[in-house]
Amino acid sequence: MTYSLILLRHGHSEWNAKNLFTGWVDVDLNDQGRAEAVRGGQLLVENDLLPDILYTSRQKRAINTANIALAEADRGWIDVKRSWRLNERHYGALQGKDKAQTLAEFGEAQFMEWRRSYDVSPPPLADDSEYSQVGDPRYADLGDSIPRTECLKDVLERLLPYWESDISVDLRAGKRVLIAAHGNSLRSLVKHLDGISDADIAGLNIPTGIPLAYELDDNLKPITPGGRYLDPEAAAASIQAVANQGKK
Ligand SMILES: O=C(O)[C@@H](CO)OP(=O)(O)O
Repeated sequence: MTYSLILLRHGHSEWNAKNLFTGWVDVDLNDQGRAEAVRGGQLLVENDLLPDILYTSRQKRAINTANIALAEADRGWIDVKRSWRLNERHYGALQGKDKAQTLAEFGEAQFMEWRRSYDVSPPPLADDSEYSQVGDPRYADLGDSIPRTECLKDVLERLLPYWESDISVDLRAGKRVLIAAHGNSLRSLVKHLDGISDADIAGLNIPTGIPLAYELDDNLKPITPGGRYLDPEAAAASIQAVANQGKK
C-alpha cells in the first residue's frame, strides 16, 4: 500500500514582491501568486493527482492559493481542515522588515542564521508591534502561548503532533492529502519526511505555487526521496529566486 501526499507552498504574496519578512503577518497573494495558483491546479489535473482532502494554515495566502488551485481542478468541494500548526514560521522582530536592508545591516552570517539555521530564532516581536498577532481572534485558542518568534525546530515541534493526530490518519485512510502552507512550515515537514539533517536543511528552499508530490510507504516515508515537483523546471528557477532573496 502506498499513500499520496501533495505539498503546495502559496504563490507570490504582496510581501514576497516587496522583499519583506512575513511570518505570521496575514498578507494576501498578488496577481503573480494568483496566476501561480491557477497553474498549480492545472498541474494537479494534468498529473491526475486530484486531492481528497485539503489542509491549510490559518493564513490567507495559503488558503487562497488552495482555493484557486482547487477551483481550477474542479475540486473546490473537498473537505478542509485548517490549523495554526501549518502556519509560516513566526519571524519574530524581523516581521515587516526589508530582507535586503536586514542583510546590509547585520551581515550575511547573521542574516542566514536567522533565515535558515535550524535552531536559532530571531529576537522576539513586541506585543505592541503593528506586526504582532497577539489579540488576533483567529489565534484565541492559543491564549498567551501564541509565538513571539520561532526557529525551524519550533515549527517542526508544533507541526509534528498535527501530522500524527490528523494528517497521517487521513493518509492511512487512503485519502490523497493536499497541504497548502508556507516556505518554512513545508521545509520542516520535508525535513521530517526525508530525514534531512539539521545542518543540511539550511540549503533547502521550497518554490512558490508548484505542487510537490510524494508517494509514501507503509511507514509514511517517501518512496522517492525529495518527492517530485510537477513542473521541475519552474521549481528549479523558483528555488533559486527564494535562495537569493535579500541579495538584490
Ligand atoms: O518571509 C517569510 O515569512 C519567509 C517566506 O516568504 O521568508 P524566508 O524565505 O526568508 O524564510
